Amino acid sequence: MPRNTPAPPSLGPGDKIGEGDSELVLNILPPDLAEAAFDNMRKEVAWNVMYHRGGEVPRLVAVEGEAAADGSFPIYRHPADESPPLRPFSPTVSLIREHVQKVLHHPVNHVLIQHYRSGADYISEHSDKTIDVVRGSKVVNVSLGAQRVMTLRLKRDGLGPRGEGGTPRPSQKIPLPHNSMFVLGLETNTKWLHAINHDKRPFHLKTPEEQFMNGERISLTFRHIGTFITGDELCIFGQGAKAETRETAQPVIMGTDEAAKLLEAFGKENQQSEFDWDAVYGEGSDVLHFTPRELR
Ligand SMILES: O=C(O)CCC(=O)C(=O)O
Ligand SMILES: [Fe+2]
Repeated sequence: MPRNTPAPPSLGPGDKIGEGDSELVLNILPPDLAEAAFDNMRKEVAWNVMYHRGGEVPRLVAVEGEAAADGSFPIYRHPADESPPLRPFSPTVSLIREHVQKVLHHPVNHVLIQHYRSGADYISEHSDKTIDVVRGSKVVNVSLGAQRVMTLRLKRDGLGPRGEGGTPRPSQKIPLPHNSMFVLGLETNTKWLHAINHDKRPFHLKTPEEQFMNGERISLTFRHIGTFITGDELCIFGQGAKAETRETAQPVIMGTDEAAKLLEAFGKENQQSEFDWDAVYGEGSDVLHFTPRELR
């Protein structure tokens, strides 16, 4: 970075974040729930390691969601070799979900839960993949435990031709305190990348908020998902699939050219600030798993 690049602003509640459709909400949970949630979730949630490009992602993950009466369940597709199995909402996560829905004014039926075990755990810069996210809804990240920083950075092509010449891209830092909820609007997701960078500072140099819970953080990324898999996991339907309804659901596809096509679409969503959802995702995809073979 050139020496005269100003430090990115640190933003919080009431500030214009990203495209202005994003915000930070403090004290999302009542104090008793916020107090107990971290330890309860450590016990109640079925934590997994997840693999991406053959390596472990640097955090523990779990996926929970709401199954319909007929057994079908929401599916959130993103590039990973294999996602953990979806389980029903565990007790504490259910309670958190209720509070989130009250503030958001729309339902959320799916959550990716992540445990950042220390400052060394992180999530690299990305845009959320929205083929399965109900259009016009918001994605939220509830934070529990140690405070970490959400970094937003404008996509490279967002500056136009100026962006090519090494002009620093606008970036914003949003510290995410315990018991806060970061609301990511889909406009912001289209134009900006977001990350939780690792924090390699020695523990004793961190603030009390950053040292909270021994530096461990749990985040819950709730989404309103519009794509579903049938209970037998054989067929797929809904917003991001080729078939719209349960009755017309089509068999899921594993691997093949279709998988390569969806991965290419995900790449575009990471890169293009004028990402055209209808053109890229409009016809739907029935791909379920990406195997390591396809990713290499
Ligand atoms: O841990 C967080 O708050 C961010 C997680 C995230 O960006 C994601 O799961 O897509
Ligand atoms: Fe994300």
